[in-house]
Amino acid sequence: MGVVSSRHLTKSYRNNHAIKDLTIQFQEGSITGLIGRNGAGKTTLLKLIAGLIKKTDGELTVLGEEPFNSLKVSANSIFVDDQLPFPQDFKVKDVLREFSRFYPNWDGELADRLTSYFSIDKETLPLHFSKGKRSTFNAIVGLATHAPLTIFDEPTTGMDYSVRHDFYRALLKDYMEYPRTIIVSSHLLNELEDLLEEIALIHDGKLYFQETVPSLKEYAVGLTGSTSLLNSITQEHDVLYSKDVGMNQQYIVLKDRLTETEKDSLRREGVKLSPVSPADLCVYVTNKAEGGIDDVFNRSETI
Ligand SMILES: Nc1ncnc2c1ncn2[C@@H]1O[C@H](COP(=O)(O)OP(=O)(O)OP(=O)(O)O)[C@@H](O)[C@H]1O
Repeated sequence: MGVVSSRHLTKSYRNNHAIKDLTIQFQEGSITGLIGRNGAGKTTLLKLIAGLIKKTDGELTVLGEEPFNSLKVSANSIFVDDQLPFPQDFKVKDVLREFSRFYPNWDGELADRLTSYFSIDKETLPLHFSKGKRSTFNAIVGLATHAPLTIFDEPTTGMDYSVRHDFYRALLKDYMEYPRTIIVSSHLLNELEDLLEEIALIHDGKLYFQETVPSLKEYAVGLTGSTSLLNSITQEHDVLYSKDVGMNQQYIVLKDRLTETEKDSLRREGVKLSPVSPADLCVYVTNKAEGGIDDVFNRSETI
């Protein structure tokens, strides 16, 4: 069984099922990316796992216990988002001191080195930080805690490009030194991809897929070529996405079940084959309308 294990988990807010009948596992010592469109249910799932909110139905076990109100779960996990709550009059040094008291694996040296690297003055109040600085500080706290279950919910909100890349690098280095179970939710899959071992895609409160990154990279293939030729192919294959890319030219994305012989024959007929990144794949499979935003501008179509 995983560090986190759910079966038929549901969380409802009045009539809205934020999480619906969701069965998922997160294994010990792995970094998983939790991906999904806005409102898919990522934060709700992460808060359920951290024991911050109560499930409506189904089973959820974290570190062997039901997480809601569990002392074991709160002492062995940390949930980091952009609102990590600190008392308003706490300076950076006070926050670090309190975390060192609560979390047995607290790495004070790492916290000191990272605050100094990111120019965070220990005498300042986190309350007065800019958005990006606040996220950076929260991320430092999340890393230095070394909690067996570390959860980052959109940790890079407001961070600039350079800080985001430093954070990813710090996360990877620290994870290699102190392997633990890490779950990161993010909309920036392209940036995170190299860090992750697995990706779980949540859609409408349900698990769409949970796959290793290498298998996702081979999940689909993109074909660009003449519309008539590609139309004949779409009859026999599972098409995940298609769009017009010019006069009688189309780009389609198929589940990659083509044999090498079929691929060679397509290339001979002038079709260009290209890989589909996990980030694009997630967008394609969760697109509500077939043509996406293009359909909004297609005024010949009735709504
Ligand atoms: N406290 C709440 N009360 C009522 N509805 C809520 C509450 N929290 C979340 N929801 C609803 O649950 C659904 C899932 O929200 P959630 O915040 O988990 O999505 P998300 O995947 O984290 O989205 P985003 O990527 O935009 O942060 C949404 O429809 C949201 O409106």
